[in-house]
Amino acid sequence: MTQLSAARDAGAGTTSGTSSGTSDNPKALYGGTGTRRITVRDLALAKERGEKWPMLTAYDAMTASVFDEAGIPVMLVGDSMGNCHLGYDTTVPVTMDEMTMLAAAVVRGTSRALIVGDLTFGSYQEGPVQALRSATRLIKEAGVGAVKLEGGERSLAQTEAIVRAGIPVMAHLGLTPQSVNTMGYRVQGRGDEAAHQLVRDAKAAEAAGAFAVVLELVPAELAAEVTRSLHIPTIGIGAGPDTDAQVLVWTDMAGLTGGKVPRFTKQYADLRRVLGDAAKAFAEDVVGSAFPAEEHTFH
Ligand SMILES: Nc1nc(=O)c2c([nH]1)NC[C@@H]1CN(c3ccc(C(=O)N[C@@H](CCC(=O)O)C(=O)O)cc3)CN21
Ligand SMILES: CC(C)C(=O)C(=O)O
Repeated sequence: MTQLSAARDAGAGTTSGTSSGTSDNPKALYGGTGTRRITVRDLALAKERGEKWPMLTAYDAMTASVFDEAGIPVMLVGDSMGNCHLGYDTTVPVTMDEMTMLAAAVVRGTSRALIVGDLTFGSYQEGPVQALRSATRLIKEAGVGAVKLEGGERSLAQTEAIVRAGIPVMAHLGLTPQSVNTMGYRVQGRGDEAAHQLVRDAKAAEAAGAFAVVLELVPAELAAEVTRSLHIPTIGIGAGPDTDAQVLVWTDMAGLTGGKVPRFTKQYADLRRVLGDAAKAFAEDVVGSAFPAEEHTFH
C-alpha cells in the first residue's frame, strides 16, 4: 500500500478530488478511494451491494483524463465516435483502425477507469474467429480491459469465443446502432414478442459469459425486469431509472454535440457555447492587437 492510499484509507484529510460521491465505502466504484484500475469483478461486486454507477464515452486522452480525475469508474470508447468525434453520420463507417487508435489514447489518458472498446461494424459479424481476432487486437494494441459488441442470441458464438480467450465482453441490446439501416433509431422491445426476445437476448449474453449488458432505448419496465432477472449488471441509456448503471455519450452530456440529441440525454454543461466564446474572444484579441501582450512575448 502506498503512503497516499494508506492515508486515504485512514480517512486522513478532507475528501480527495475524486471522492465527492455520497458513499463512504472505500471500495465504492464512484466516491470510493481506490486508485488501482477497476475490473469487471468490481462491477459484479457493486451489483451485489446494490450500488449504482456511471459510465461515459470517451474518444481522446485529455477528455478521458478529466473523467478519470472526476472518478468515473468505467469509460466506453464507443463507436459513437463515428458521429461524435470523426464527423460521420452514423457509427457504421467506423473502422477497427480508428477504434484502436482512439482506444489507445483513452487508455493512456487514464489510470483508474475500466476502459471498454467497441467492436466496430463488420469486425465480428462474420463469426467467432473474426470476432476473437478483432477483440484480441483491441486488447493488445489499445490496452483496453474489455470489449463490447452488439447482439444477444445473434452474437452468441462470438461472445463465447472472446470470453473463452479470457477477454471480458459487454453485450449491447435494444437499439443497436450498427443496425440503423434495418431498425432505425426507434424504441425497442415494445410489445410482448419483442419484450420476450429482449429477455432471451439478455439471458443468452449472460449465459455466454458477458460481464454486463447495455440496454439502449427500451421501455423502463422491461429494463427493470431484465435487471432483476440477470446476475450481471445492466447499463441503461434511454432505459429508465432501474438499471444498475447509466451511460451517456459524453458530447451529449457536456453540450458539445451539434444538432439534435436523443431525448434520453441530460445536458450537464454547455461546452459548445463555452468553446465558441473562447474562440471568439481569441479572435477579437488578435484582430484588435490585444494578443499577444507583453507577458506572452520574448525579447
Ligand atoms: N450523439 C449521440 N448520442 C447517442 O446517444 C448515440 C449516438 N450519438 N450515436 C450512436 C447511438 C445512436 N443513438 C440514438 C440516436 C438517435 C435516437 C433518437 O433519435 N431517438 C428518438 C426516439 C425515437 C422513438 O421515440 O422511438 C428521440 O427523439 O430521442 C436515439 C438513439 C444512441 N447513440
Ligand atoms: C451509446 C453507447 C452505449 C454506445 O454504444 C456508443 O457510445 O457507441
